[in-house]
Amino acid sequence: MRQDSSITEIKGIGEKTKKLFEKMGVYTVGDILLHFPRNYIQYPHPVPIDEMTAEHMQTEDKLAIVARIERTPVTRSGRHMQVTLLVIGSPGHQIQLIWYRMPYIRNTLTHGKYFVFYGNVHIKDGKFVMEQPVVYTPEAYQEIENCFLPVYTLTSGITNNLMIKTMRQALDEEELLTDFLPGEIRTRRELCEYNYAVKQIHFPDTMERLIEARKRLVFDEFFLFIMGMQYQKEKRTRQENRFVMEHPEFVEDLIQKLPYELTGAQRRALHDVTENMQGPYAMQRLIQGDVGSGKTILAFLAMAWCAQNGYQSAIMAPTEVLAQQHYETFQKLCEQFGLHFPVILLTGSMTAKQKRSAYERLELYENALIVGTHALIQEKPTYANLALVITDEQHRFGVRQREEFAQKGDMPHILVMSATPIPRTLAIIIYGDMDISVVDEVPARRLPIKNCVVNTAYRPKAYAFVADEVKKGHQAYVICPLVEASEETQGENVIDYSKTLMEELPSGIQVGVLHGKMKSSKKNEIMQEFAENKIQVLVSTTVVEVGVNVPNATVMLIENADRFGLAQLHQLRGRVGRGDAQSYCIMINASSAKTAKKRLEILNKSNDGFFIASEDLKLRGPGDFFGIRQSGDLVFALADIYQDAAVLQEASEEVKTILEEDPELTEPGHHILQKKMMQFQEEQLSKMNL
Ligand SMILES: Nc1ncnc2c1ncn2[C@@H]1O[C@H](COP(=O)(O)OP(=O)(O)OP(=O)(O)O)[C@@H](O)[C@H]1O
Repeated sequence: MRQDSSITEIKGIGEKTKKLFEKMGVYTVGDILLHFPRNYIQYPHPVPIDEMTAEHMQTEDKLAIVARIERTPVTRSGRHMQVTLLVIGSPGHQIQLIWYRMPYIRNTLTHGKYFVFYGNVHIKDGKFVMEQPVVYTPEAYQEIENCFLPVYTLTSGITNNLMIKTMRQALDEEELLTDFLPGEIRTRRELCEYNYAVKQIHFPDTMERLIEARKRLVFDEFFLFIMGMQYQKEKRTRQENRFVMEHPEFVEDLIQKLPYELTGAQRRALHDVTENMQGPYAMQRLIQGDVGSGKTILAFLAMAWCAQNGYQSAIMAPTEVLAQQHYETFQKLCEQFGLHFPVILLTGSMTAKQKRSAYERLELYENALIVGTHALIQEKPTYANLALVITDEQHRFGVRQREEFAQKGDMPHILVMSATPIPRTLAIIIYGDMDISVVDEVPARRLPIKNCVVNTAYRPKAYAFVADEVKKGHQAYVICPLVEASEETQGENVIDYSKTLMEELPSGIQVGVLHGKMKSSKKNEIMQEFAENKIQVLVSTTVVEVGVNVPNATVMLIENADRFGLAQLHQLRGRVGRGDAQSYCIMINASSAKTAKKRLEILNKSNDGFFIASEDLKLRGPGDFFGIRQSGDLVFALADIYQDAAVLQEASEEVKTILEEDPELTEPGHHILQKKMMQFQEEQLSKMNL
């Protein structure tokens, strides 16, 4: 077996399973090895039933309980299924074990013998119960105790067990992966060997080794990312400005016609942009601004200015919903200002006919404002006089994507917009040579969002509050972590929740549903109806997280708020508080864990993205890196720019050293590195396009 062998060479993977793996972007043995766990299960030390305390019982985590079987399990036939019951322990320390549809479990549970029961304990009808516990003999349990069992991201049809089996086989091959990192860097930065790191990240022997493995792989991700950005740097050094814009008074004139005043920060950022576009060099600028700080209008003004100068400009949004929204906003703005510039939309979900028409217009109109998704770079449109490309990255760092976009024109101006609150020192590394403008002010008239973190008992009040706001003419978002009910993952789902809300809310309130599994056209239709207030309450997954702008919405109700990352919650909350009315964010915490409460408290206290990111970091312990990731971007599988800031710095220094010596990576020792970097970039691009 080789790194590039097809996964069908692994025992047990036939054509059918291969197809399922391909859905996850796994084609080769090497790919599967780089499909890292998203978490680990660590089996706890088993506690004898008589030593169980109330504190034990109330934990969120799964427990392992040792007990002697002193009663005979009973199986009852219920209406739908057979239920097997067994009580373990003595009065004061009793737990009822329940198995559904497993009458045969009785044969295992021999009277007088000891067993370990593994599962969640909770209270049902006033009793402590453990439902569907996994049963082990004490000897069998000893083998798995203290092991880290990897938990993988899966696709329907592939179980975690299959993943583990496959991974073990692939890892059994000796030294399958070539270490691409030069030895001296490994020594200097105290990084372990590549094959070892990959083995340990899947099946860590100890926590220390897991930390060691992770550090190496995080370093790799940063290293390849920065290397990709800096490679062949001459190409990216200051380019002469081929599209010198004239008549800045045109922009000033539009600003005067806006229904609001630009904030000081918006003005400063815009000034940077206009100065660049008139200056001697092509612009390469990042505009970084918190949610709702008003970046879109800046993009529009720059694009309109291009059009006025007779040039094309294009903005690429990360989702179809957002592209559609920008398209409509830009059309409206043109109309309001009496500008007759063509606004053209191009997205992947458009029909072939619509696309053809868009292509024709792209070629024809040299003063068009173009709005789209990845389709702007994926498909083959030919632009005419493209002078400005804007990537609305939100919180994804798509270096390669950005570059491909720029290559659609002849050294156009480049503007990147991001809502990720990263400190300047990190931004300089992540965004390479770009200049940075920070929009660190929100429009003055805006009232700060009022937050609250509540438990599930508060739901009826929350619904009444939503109904009240709707009565006042406002709208609400309700976010659930899941699309539909799932056996594996607990939590609220959009489908069932919307039905509940339809029953709970007064009739006359329209409840809409939105999630990622819907077709793009359907998503757009629903968003449109919400924007027009034909839908008052939108029950959605996090697809609305990025950039959606419906200023009339004043309530953001987040179910299972404990399940989301703080950065993600901050983004979600940013969907409200975008108009003049008072807005509210209600976070429902379904977890009793102390850490969940503490994390949500941070959001409760502050509406400032920077503060939230730094506080979240403080709460994390050394081994706490697989929980909910802060930056949540798509480029890095493991790395987190906040938590791993020190490694990011180290990787950046090493890239600098290598490229100073061998800018083209042509030295023999750097061949594999160069190949690996290209591969990383390809993967990065394909992830963006998913
Ligand atoms: N100076 C301003 N005064 C009042 N309202 C403004 C101002 N600038 C922008 N807005 C309005 O604020 C809302 C949010 O702006 P915008 O959509 O540009 O935010 P954003 O920075 O892109 O945020 P996000 O990262 O959440 O997408 C819009 O409805 C916009 O019209």
